[in-house]
Amino acid sequence: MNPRKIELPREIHTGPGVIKNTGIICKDLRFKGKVMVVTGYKTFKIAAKDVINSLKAEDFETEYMKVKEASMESVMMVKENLDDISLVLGVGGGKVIDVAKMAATLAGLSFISVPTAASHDGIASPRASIRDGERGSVSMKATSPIGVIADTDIIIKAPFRLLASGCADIVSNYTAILDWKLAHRLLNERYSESAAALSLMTAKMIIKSADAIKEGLERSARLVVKSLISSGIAISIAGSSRPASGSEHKFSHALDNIAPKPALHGEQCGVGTIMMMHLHGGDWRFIKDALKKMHAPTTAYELGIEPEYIIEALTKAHTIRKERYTILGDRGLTRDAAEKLAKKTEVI
Ligand SMILES: NC(=O)C1=CN([C@@H]2O[C@H](COP(=O)(O)OP(=O)(O)OC[C@H]3O[C@@H](n4cnc5c(N)ncnc54)[C@H](OP(=O)(O)O)[C@@H]3O)[C@@H](O)[C@H]2O)C=CC1
Ligand SMILES: O=C(CO)COP(=O)(O)O
Ligand SMILES: [Zn+2]
Repeated sequence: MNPRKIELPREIHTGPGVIKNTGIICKDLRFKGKVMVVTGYKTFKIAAKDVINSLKAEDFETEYMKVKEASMESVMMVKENLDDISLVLGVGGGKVIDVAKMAATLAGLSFISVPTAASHDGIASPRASIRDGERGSVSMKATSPIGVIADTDIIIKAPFRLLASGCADIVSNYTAILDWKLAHRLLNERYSESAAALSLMTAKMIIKSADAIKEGLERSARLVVKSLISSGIAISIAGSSRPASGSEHKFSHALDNIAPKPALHGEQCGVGTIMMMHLHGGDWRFIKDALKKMHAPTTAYELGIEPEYIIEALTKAHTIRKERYTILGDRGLTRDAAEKLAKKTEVI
């Protein structure tokens, strides 16, 4: 067995108002000099300004950049501005965090993740999902955040839809693990029992606590953040996004390429999980009921996406990340089979 390295965050700070300690946290982690804050156009006002003030209060020289898309262009644009930078912080949603994480990786710098929404499990993961030209979304190896600063006051004030989307992204671990087991049985792909167990336990726990996930409740934000971090740690243990990304993610990435107005990542993955669970011969209604309890979408209508795009994304999903074998196989679904599947699971 080849030697392996598991990279995990060194410090995880969660709770109301922790964002104001960013400067002290960075100082305690022995960073000094110039810091780059990467953020979004909405999240600059919501959180990055506080982060920058906190850094300046601890005498860090600070620059910031706003990004829109999790694309290779955005990553390179940030990387080109990192020459005299000692630390990168990503302050925003999943796209911002992925761009900051990947730019820091390419520049050989440490990265601190400051999520402003509990909408995805990339908060603590060592992966970045970056759109790279015609290759579409690529799951790239990246540096694990050295720290995570999750201010639950900010996260709970985010649109509740983002919190529900994060829950759905965790529920998607169910079919991700089934696909991983299938690839292990069929292709002898390396499989980590511990990563799979952590990923599945995280999904089971979030479903069990579904009733406690309520709008405006700081405890809900804390619960979902913990689960997203735990899912990201399963990704670290596995050394790939396998524990949290299978056929349901292929469907979501295909939808991102096809739909005129995609829904949120976690929302699409949740609906994909319903359909892929049926393909696996599992209890798709259990998944549908769980997502409903979390106020996450379970149909094309609730995603705000026309049935035609759902069917097309199902027929194209197997072409995404071809190296990752799933229940979709190498040939994927025919159009008739895709339509039948979406209807049978009440998605369209
Ligand atoms: N690397 C990994 O392991 C993983 C990566 N991902 C990736 O994450 C992305 C999905 O992330 P997601 O967060 O759903 O989508 P986005 O990053 O696109 O964020 C969605 C929107 O929410 C806004 N927003 C974020 N926080 C707040 C807040 N507190 N209040 C109001 N608005 C807010 C963002 O603002 P703004 O416009 O300022 O950005 C953005 O407009 C995908 O690209 C996916 O591939 C998902 C899972 C794992
Ligand atoms: O979204 C993810 C896990 O939830 C990351 O998955 P990908 O590696 O498919 O981008
Ligand atoms: Zn995901």
